This record gives sequence, structure tokens and C-alpha cells, in this order.
Amino acid sequence: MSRWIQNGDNVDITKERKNATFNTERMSAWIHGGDEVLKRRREILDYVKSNPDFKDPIPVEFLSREERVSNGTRKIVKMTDNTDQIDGADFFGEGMYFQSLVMGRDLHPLSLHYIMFLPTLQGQTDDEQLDEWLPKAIARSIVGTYAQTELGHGTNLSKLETTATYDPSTQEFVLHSPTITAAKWWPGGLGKSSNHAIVVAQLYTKGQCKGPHPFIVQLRDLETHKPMKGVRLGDIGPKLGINGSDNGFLLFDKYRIPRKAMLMRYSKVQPDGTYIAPAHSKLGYGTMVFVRSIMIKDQATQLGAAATIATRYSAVRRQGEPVVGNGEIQILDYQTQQYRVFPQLARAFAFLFAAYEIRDLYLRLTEELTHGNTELLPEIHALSSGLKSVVSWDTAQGIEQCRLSCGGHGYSQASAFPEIYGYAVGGCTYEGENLVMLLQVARYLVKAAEETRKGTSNLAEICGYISKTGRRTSSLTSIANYTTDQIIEDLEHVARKQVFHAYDKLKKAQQHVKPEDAWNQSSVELAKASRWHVRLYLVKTFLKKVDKAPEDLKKVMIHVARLYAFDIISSSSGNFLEEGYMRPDQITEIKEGVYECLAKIRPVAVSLVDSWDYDDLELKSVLGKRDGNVYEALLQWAQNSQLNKSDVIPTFEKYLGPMMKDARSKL
Ligand SMILES: CCCCCCCC/C=C\CCCCCCCCCCCCCC(=O)SCCNC(=O)CCNC(=O)[C@H](O)C(C)(C)COP(=O)(O)OP(=O)(O)OC[C@H]1O[C@@H](n2cnc3c(N)ncnc32)[C@H](O)[C@@H]1OP(=O)(O)O
Ligand SMILES: Cc1cc2nc3c(=O)[nH]c(=O)nc-3n(C[C@H](O)[C@H](O)[C@H](O)COP(=O)(O)OP(=O)(O)OC[C@H]3O[C@@H](n4cnc5c(N)ncnc54)[C@H](O)[C@@H]3O)c2cc1C
Repeated sequence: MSRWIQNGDNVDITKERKNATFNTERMSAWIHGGDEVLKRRREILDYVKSNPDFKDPIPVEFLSREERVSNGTRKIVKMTDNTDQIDGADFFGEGMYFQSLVMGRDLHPLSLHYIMFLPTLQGQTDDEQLDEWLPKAIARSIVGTYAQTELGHGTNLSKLETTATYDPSTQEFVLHSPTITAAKWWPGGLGKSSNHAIVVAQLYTKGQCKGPHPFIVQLRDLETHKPMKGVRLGDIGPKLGINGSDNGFLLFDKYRIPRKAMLMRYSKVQPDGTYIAPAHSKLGYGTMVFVRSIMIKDQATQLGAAATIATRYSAVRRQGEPVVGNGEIQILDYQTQQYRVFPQLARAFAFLFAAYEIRDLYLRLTEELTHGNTELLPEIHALSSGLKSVVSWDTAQGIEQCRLSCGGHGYSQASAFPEIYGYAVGGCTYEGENLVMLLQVARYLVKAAEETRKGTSNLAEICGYISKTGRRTSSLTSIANYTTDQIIEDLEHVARKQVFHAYDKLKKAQQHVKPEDAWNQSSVELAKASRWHVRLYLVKTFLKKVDKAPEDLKKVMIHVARLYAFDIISSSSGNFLEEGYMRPDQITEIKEGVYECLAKIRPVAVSLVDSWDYDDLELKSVLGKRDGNVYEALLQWAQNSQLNKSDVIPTFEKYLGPMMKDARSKL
């Protein structure tokens, strides 16, 4: 047994846990939404652990692509055979947790079936279509994906090339891919697994193009699973991450589908070809809004996992001997290490709490839409797009910081960082490339600025700060007395200033050049305005959540929330110093605030990450193991390498052996 192990666990990590100033169970319950939620998480975990069907033969890092797809398919079928173990209506909570425990971060051939195919059927079909398709999809007698992006067009939906031309003589649509760039490209599970898809195509009726619309399309024969005649499809090959998913390509050759294959909850084509427009032109984009909103929790979970791994490893890793003779110290004691890791932990919390807010808002939207009210759409589109962009970017950067903080072992797949990064960073691109989505937020902010300038503003609460008359200088006196209201006031100032800076730049440019050029020339500043708008929202949400926490938890979490805010301010100090809003000494105070927060978090860091309630099964990281016995586990993990199957590998006999033998003979 290693000298670092006592009673099974690493001694350092045990000591860290003894430092906790709060009850980790109470903290976990608060983080995850209450005792009942925590209890359910434990039940789901026990169920998954006790079921041999969910076990991987070896860590997935050692599997080939084909083995990954096969293993993932096996597990997701078993998992969805057992959805009675969870509350199926709670996709955001129990659904995502269950799938994370069983499937890990590789995704799988049913990902898109659950994330987009089913939600599109629920959101976009008329009653008759819902009755026809939903039971089949829920029962999994058909498996579907969401095929929108094409080789030539992803962001700009208005230029998708796949056509769906209505033929009233047969009451059918003819699906066609007129060019190579019209090939659908990327949809998850499309390559080899799905037999149906929601295909987004340009609708033509009575000779007119009505823009992109969703159709439900059978792609493969239900018995043989061979592609239907007129359908060509396959896998697009290995990717940076999610290699358990067969993302695919798809081309149509004048493929006929019935009129009722067009999803007709909002837009309709009547038998004679007459088109009926939806109440709001973007209602057909609803599934994207749904996914953007669930992505926030998913990203928070990935960043929380990375921070957990880095924190636990930093507690057991000893390196450097500041006082010679006293032994090497835990790397978690270095301020630089804390500065690298703790802000990632703070971000993960901020994102998780924002995820709860966007979930609630999305549920409100769904309710409103059932009454035909589309008023909330622009707000939720702007918020989900903005959060998706800022959160996925910060998550990717944060995971990388956590990886770097673990030194060489962070580079090994044993750490799980490559898997976490490869999985999470996709979120910067899918569901709308981040910069494009920030520019969507900017359109919303420009309108708010315009209203304010006209003096007619009646802004939604979320952008109410834009029309406020703020202070000319920050009221910060000392970090100890820097209140939540003051922090928010200072962030509001910078966000508002950036919104008007971008707005004025745009308006000025509009006087000289065409509107589209003016937009383009202002777009960097517009995107910056969007980022500040979202950061402000994240800070407010986090501080508000902590404000309402029970006293024993608040005492700890307030340092985490303040670290999140101070880190944002100090790393963008230029924005706060502009026009003397803050003085350099105030920035120095905030930097000191960062260091104070790091010092406050240090003693409870391991307990804080424990409170996220990741089981080893979910973390899938040798470095992040709860018991802290990383060295033994690393040695054991390496035994899975295919190269270790024999002491001498064939390549040696073929190349290195003869080379050295030859060289020896010449000496
Ligand atoms: C029983 C339980 C079982 C459990 C099983 C569980 C399994 C669970 C499995 C996994 C769970 C894990 C969850 C993790 C999730 C992560 C995994 C994800 C996997 C990957 C999925 C990826 C899928 C995709 O990527 S699909 C493709 C997405 N594509 C895009 O997003 C394209 C982006 N482009 C656009 O959205 C648009 O083109 C646009 C918005 C950029 C522009 O659109 P346009 O051209 O039509 O716009 P206009 O310029 O004409 O008009 C702009 C105008 O419209 C407003 N607007 C735009 N969009 C919307 C909207 N959605 N709503 C409201 N308004 C909108 C915009 O604001 C403008 O308004 P103005 O008033 O300013 O004019
Ligand atoms: C892992 C993964 C899974 C995916 N799954 C699916 C799926 O299941 N179904 C599906 O349909 N699609 C899927 N996609 C596709 C994804 O939705 C698109 O890649 C995404 O919408 C971006 O489109 P694009 O690739 O065409 O990028 P582009 O739009 O070509 O973007 C390239 C660059 O151009 C910039 N740019 C583009 N337009 C503008 C603009 N108007 N203003 C300023 N800059 C601009 C972008 O910011 C970016 O830097 C997936 C993608 C990935 C990576």
C-alpha cells in the first residue's frame, strides 16, 4: 500500500475533507434543487451501478471508433429499455443525469433522437401528426435525427439548398439535393443508425419559395435498414470528440414524401398547394431554442467536472519544497494554482444557476405558446443564444485551464480532460456558431438602445439596465464593504456603456454606408456588448441565488460568487477604468478581493467540489477519483493499452529490431 493511503483514501484528500466548514450533503441538495432531487440522483446512481449492462468492457479511451459506436449503441438501447427508472418528463434533471452516468461524453446514436427529433415532433406537428409519429418515436420503433445543416450552409438557414417542391397532382413533396453543397452534413446518428429524420428544406409551392420548413422523412427501410431509393447517406468520419456518435451526410434524388410529412403545427400547405404562414416567422426554430437552453446545464456540468478533477488532483499532488527539509507541498497551496482552478469552479456554479433560470423561462414559453402567445420568443431567443455562446466559450477555456493545472498527467486521456474538452467544445459551434449567436443578441440590444434613446423605453427586466441613469464613478470604497448592489451597478455601467458604444458606432456607420456594411463594421463591438450583457446576467443570477441560500452555505458560497464577479472585473479592468469610472486603486482593491476569495475557498475547495456530487462513474477520470489514489490508478489504467498485450510488439520485430541489429553489426 502506498504511504499516501490511509484507510483506503489518500491522506491528503482525507485531511481536506475534514476541513469542511459546511455539510457537503446540505450543500449538494442546495446546488441540485433540494433533498428530494439529491435522493433521486442517488437512486439513479445506485441503479446504474448495479446494472452490468451499463458497464464498459474497458475504459472507452482504449476502444476503436467502431467499438465505441457499437458499445454506445448497446448501452443506449439498454438505457432506454429502462427509462421507467427515471421521471421521463424531467429531461433536464433525471434524463440528463441518467444518460450522463450511462453514456459518458461520447454521445451515441440516439442522442439526436432524444435531443431534437422527439422535441421537434412535440413542438412542430399538428394533432394528427403528433398522434401518428410521437408514439412510434417514444417506443423507438423508429429512430430519428435532425438534419438541417448542409455542406455549404449551417448558419444561414435562408440559403439552405435542399428543396421540398410540392406536387399537387400527387399531393407529395419532392425532396431534392440540387448540388453537392446541398448535402446534409453533421446530423448526429444520421450516418448509420437513424431510419427517419426531421429534414429542414426550402419549401416551394405554386412556384414560390416559402423558406426553410421541417419535414419528417423516412430514410431507411424499416426491415432491411437499407437506404430508401433516392436517398444516399453515410458517416462523416472521426471528429475532435463525440466519436460514439455516427454524425452523417445525406443527399436526396427527387425523393417523394406525402404532403402530411411537412410538420404543420404552425405553417401549412393545403392539398391544392396554398401556403398558410405561421403566427411568428421563427416558430419553426423552436427546437434550436430548446437545445440551446439545455446546453447551459450540460456545459456547466462539464466545467464542474473539470474543476472537480483539477481540485482533487491538486490536493493529492505534491510538488516543490518552499521550505527545504519540510517536504513537498500540495500544489493546491500555490496561489497561482488556485487562481487557475477556482475561477473555473466559480464559473461552473454561475452557469448551473443560470441553467435553472433558462429552464424555467423555457417552460413559461412552452406554456405561453399553447395559448398562441409568442411574446416571450425574442427574449428567450436572445437569452438562450447569448448564454449558449458565453457559457460554451468560457467552459472550453476553463477546461483547458484545469487540464494545464494538472501538468503532464492532464495531457493523458486518463485524466478525462481530452474527452471533456472534445465533447464540450462542440458546443461553441453546434446550435449556432457562437459569434453568430452573439450577433443575434446584439440585434435585441440595439432595439433596447434605440428605445432608450427615443425615450420611449419600456424594456424587459433583463435589459432594464440599458435605460437606467447610472453613476459617473464607481461607489466602491473598500473590498470588504463592496456590496452586491455595488458590484451589479458597476457591471451594469460597463455593459450599458458597451451597448451604447456599439449602438452609436452602428448608427454613425449607417449614415455613410449601406446597413449591412454598417452592421459588419460594428460587429466586433456589437458582439462585445452581447458578452457584457450575458456576463451581467450571470453575475446577477449567481449573487441572487447565493443571497437566498441558508446562512451556513451562504458563508462559503458568497466567496465563490464574489470570485466570479471580481475575476470578470479584474480581467477586464480596462473597461472599468475607461473615462475614470473606476480609479486604479479601486481595481487594485478588486484584485485583492480575488486573492481573498481564493484564500477563503482554499480550505474548503475539496468539499466544495464534492458537493457537486459527481460519482467516479460520472467523472470517468483517474486524476479526479474521489479516494485520491491517483498513482495506483494511473498504473492500473495504463494496463488497458493495446500495446501492453505483449512484452514485445510485432512492430519491434519488423522495424526497430532489425534497425538496431543492423547498427550493432556495423559497430
Ligand atoms: C425518457 C428520457 C430518456 C432520456 C434520454 C436522454 C438522452 C439525452 C441525450 C443527451 C442529453 C445531453 C444534452 C446535452 C446537449 C448537448 C448535445 C448536443 C448534440 C449536438 C446537437 C447539435 C444539433 C445542431 O446543431 S442542429 C443545427 C443548428 N443550427 C443552427 O443553430 C443554425 C444557426 N442559425 C440560426 O439559428 C439562424 O439562421 C439565424 C438566427 C442566425 C438567422 O436566421 P434567419 O436567417 O431566419 O434570420 P433573419 O436574419 O431573417 O431574422 C432574424 C430575426 O429573427 C429572430 N430570430 C431568429 N431566430 C429566432 C428564434 N429562434 N426565435 C425567435 N426569434 C428569432 C432574430 O432575433 C431576428 O429578429 P429581428 O427582430 O432582430 O429581425
Ligand atoms: C459536434 C457537432 C454536432 C452537430 N450536430 C448537428 C445536427 O445534429 N444537425 C444539424 O443539422 N447540424 C449539426 N451540426 C452543425 C452545426 O449546427 C453547424 O456547424 C453550426 O450551425 C455552424 O454552421 P457552419 O458549420 O456552417 O459554420 P459557418 O456558418 O460556415 O461559420 C464559419 C465561420 O463564419 C462565421 N460566420 C458565419 N456567418 C456569419 C455571420 N452572419 N456574421 C458573422 N460571422 C459569420 C462564423 O462565426 C464562423 O466563424 C453539428 C455540428 C457539430 C460541430
